[in-house]
Amino acid sequence: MTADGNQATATDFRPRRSVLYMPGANERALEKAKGLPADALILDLEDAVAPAAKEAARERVCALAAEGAYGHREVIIRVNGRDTSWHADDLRAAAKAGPDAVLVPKVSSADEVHAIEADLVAAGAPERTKIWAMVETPIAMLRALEIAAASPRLAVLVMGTNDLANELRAEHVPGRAPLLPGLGLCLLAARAAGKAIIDGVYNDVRNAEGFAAECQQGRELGFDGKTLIHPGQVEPCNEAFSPSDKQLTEATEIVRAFEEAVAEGRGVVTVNGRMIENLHVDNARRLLAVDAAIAELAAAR
Ligand SMILES: CC(C)(COP(=O)(O)OP(=O)(O)OC[C@H]1O[C@@H](n2cnc3c(N)ncnc32)[C@H](O)[C@@H]1OP(=O)(O)O)[C@@H](O)C(=O)NCCC(=O)NCCSC(=O)C[C@H](O)C(=O)O
Ligand SMILES: [Mg+2]
Repeated sequence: MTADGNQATATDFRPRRSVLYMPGANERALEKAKGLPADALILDLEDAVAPAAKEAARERVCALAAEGAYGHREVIIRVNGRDTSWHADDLRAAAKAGPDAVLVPKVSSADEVHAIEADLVAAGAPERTKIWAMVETPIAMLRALEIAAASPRLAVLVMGTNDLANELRAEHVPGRAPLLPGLGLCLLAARAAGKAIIDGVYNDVRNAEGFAAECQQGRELGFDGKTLIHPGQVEPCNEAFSPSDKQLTEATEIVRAFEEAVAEGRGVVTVNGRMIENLHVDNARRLLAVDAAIAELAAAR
């Protein structure tokens, strides 16, 4: 149930296990991504692009988004922040290209979300182009719910754990203890507002073990997926954020047992010795819907 009393919607089942950033100035990476099994791709104009390359990158990524170069995967353009001289031109160009979403860095209030929405509308963005907000400052952690609930057009919160650690003066440590309060606040806000939420990046691209541990932590905390910076992170991340065979078998059993019980006039049942009520059935149905959406995306690739 969300803050406005709504149940989860079908868009919650869109797979966003692996969300890969690609520097908008790196033609090789932009090309390589066409063959990568990432669920979503962020064409980046912000941190990964040097000032001198910003305009060429904007032209390139908007052309790729407009021509549908990445098939059925969700395509997001990350524009430069609202406090930069590139932001307005980025947003106008992205609105014309009509990607699935525009990702805005360092969003810190509901007013900012409203301003971004007004700018998208003024620039003629199609309705399909949603807003994704990066939450990556201490003030955004404290205002996470007002940001998440600011507009129906805001679909996803994205953790910016590098900026957050930097502003907190925190260290990057295994287990991410310094970041847990912020991660928790944003998760609470996203779920209360009925929005998706994606975990931050793991910088040590050659450390497979550390990456697997952080994916597992993100999944256990409740994130829908993780943002990534390297192709080698895509498949392990998909694996980590997919429902396991064991979970799917149990979900199928729960739904079947509950439907049988309801048909017999009972409202509660046990599966494998454990009591099952409506909430467990809802969760089982959600897992099955996520699995079906993953299969559909894989078939469309
Ligand atoms: C992290 C990297 C700088 C590593 O680069 P490098 O060591 O050169 O990579 P490889 O040689 O292993 O690359 C192998 C091939 O893969 C392609 N590649 C590399 N990265 C990507 C990618 N992101 N997407 C698609 N393809 C990629 C290379 O071109 C090689 O291809 P080929 O030669 O054909 O085999 C580098 O991976 C990189 O630049 N990653 C992206 C960094 C980035 O986008 N950073 C900004 C986003 S993260 C952020 O902003 C965090 C947030 O805001 C916060 O605050 O936390
Ligand atoms: Mg950042």
